[in-house]
Amino acid sequence: MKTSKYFMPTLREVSSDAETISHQLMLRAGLIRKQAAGIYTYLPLGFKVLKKIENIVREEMERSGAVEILASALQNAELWQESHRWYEYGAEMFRLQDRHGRDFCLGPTHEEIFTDLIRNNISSYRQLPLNLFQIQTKYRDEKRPRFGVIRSREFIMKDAYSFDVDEEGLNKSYEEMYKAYRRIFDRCNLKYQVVEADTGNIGGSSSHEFMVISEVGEDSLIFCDSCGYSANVEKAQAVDREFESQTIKKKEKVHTPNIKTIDDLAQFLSIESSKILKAVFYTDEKSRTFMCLLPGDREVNEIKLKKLLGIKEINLASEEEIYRVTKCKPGFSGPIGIDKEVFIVADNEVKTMTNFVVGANEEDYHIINVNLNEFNVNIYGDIKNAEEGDSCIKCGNKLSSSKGIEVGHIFKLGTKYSKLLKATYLDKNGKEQPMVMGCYGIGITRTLAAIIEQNNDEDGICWPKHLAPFEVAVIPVNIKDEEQADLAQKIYEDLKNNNIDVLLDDRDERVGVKFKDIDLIGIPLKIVVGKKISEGQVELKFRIGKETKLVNIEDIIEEVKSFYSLTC
Ligand SMILES: O=C(C[C@@H]1CCCCN1)Cn1cnc2cc(Cl)c(F)cc2c1=O
Ligand SMILES: [Mg+2]
Repeated sequence: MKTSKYFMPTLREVSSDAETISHQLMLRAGLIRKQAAGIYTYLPLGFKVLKKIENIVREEMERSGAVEILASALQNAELWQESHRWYEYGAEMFRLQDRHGRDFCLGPTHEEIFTDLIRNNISSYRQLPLNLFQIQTKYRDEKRPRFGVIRSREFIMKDAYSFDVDEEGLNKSYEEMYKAYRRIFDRCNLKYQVVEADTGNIGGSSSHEFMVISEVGEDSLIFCDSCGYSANVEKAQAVDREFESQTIKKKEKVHTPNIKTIDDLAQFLSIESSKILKAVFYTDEKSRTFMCLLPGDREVNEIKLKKLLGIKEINLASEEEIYRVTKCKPGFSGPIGIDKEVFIVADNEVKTMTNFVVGANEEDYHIINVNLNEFNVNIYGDIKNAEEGDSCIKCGNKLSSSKGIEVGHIFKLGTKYSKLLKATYLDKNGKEQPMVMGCYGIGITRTLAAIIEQNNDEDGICWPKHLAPFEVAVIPVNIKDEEQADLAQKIYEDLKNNNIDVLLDDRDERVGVKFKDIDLIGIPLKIVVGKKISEGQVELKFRIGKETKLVNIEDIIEEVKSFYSLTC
């Protein structure tokens, strides 16, 4: 390919709404252009790398025994109504109608479609297990698309669905996918953590997320360097602290004028914030207000809270709702003297607190030296976020935390969809059984961005060799110099004849500008055709490590082949 015939509109600057380095570089290097909020066009360089990632995914999925299909992006509502999910998802689902007024959606995922396909075409245990996958565009109307293609409203996903006769079969399919995902992300040169994850409301028994470590990641993960425990903070557990029990002191109301926050109160009373009992109010889907209690230095984990209480939706209570149950404005709330039917849920750590501080439910007052006999907790449970420095639930050593970009998520779904859609098979005894399913997703476009997040420097993208859009760039220093131009063309032809993916930069530009562009788009190896040709030599410049090397013209092919045969 020659730059004079190609389309790679590079930019020096990008608008400030590109906050992450991958978003900035994908725009500057001419990989994508924004169509609308959360909707992107993939230009030639971006599209080429996308195909390379898809092929790695395809190879490893097929190696695991999965079979590729391509389902529709346009999905008829009936299937989603059958699975009761048509009304479960609101604004996030793109809905439309056909000319006859029939309801459709643009597929955000394909559980219903794949389960419907299987129930219509599989009927016997002899035809199982089966693992079907696709690489297909997905649509989710994100409230806040951001970070370029990392959180977009249209994205490419590899999604797979496995169908087994029983739990044991599912565990094997799941294990195969787990190993395939490791192979895929290893081949993408990604540094990632596999974490235990919440299954969300997709249902199912357990799931793992593949998290690319990055400070721009929207997910927080907790992990233990000693024993390898790792989990999304949504699900991560830590050892509950046991506060040392003190002799019970006499409780006393204290004047705390306008002291509303935990930190201010801890400072005002010169105590640890863990000696303060924090009250957080929520309302459930029946708009009942309930109170959460935890040590002042912990944060509520709403996913754990919902699971503990078995409710689907919760919202932080409004000031009015708090006033209704405490007869006081927020900042001075506590469990003593509130409305009796307010349900109280407390974190396990509260069990060992003694002589602690609570809000007096009276403006500008708190009560010190309160103990558990002063109020009634309806239910105790783990409702807090695990944090860096907590003790590991598995081995007791200190936990660490980092941010991650979720590039893969695999689920043990069980029989939720096969029961809802009656995807059954006849077992050995001729008895009808529901298939046992798993589902497995990889964000292909998000993986591309994550690779750039982890592979860049001040000059631009540093592609892992086998993922770069071109393997070599041939750059004549001066295209007007006939000798240089001719030799560059000849080297270009030679490389192409040796199946090397080469870009000839034949633009009539200063060589510095050409170098900058080629480094920005991250081509791993430049062959510079300049003055040295009088000595029968060209200059090889390596993108990563920036070393340069003079080689004889007749050795170029060997040099390039050996560079690419070395492991990345
Ligand atoms: O998609 C999954 C689970 C797995 C992930 C891997 C591949 C197969 N599906 C969960 N999920 C996420 N967002 C959604 C958004 C909308 Cl609008 C929807 F209608 C449904 C879903 C939905 O079900
Ligand atoms: Mg997920």
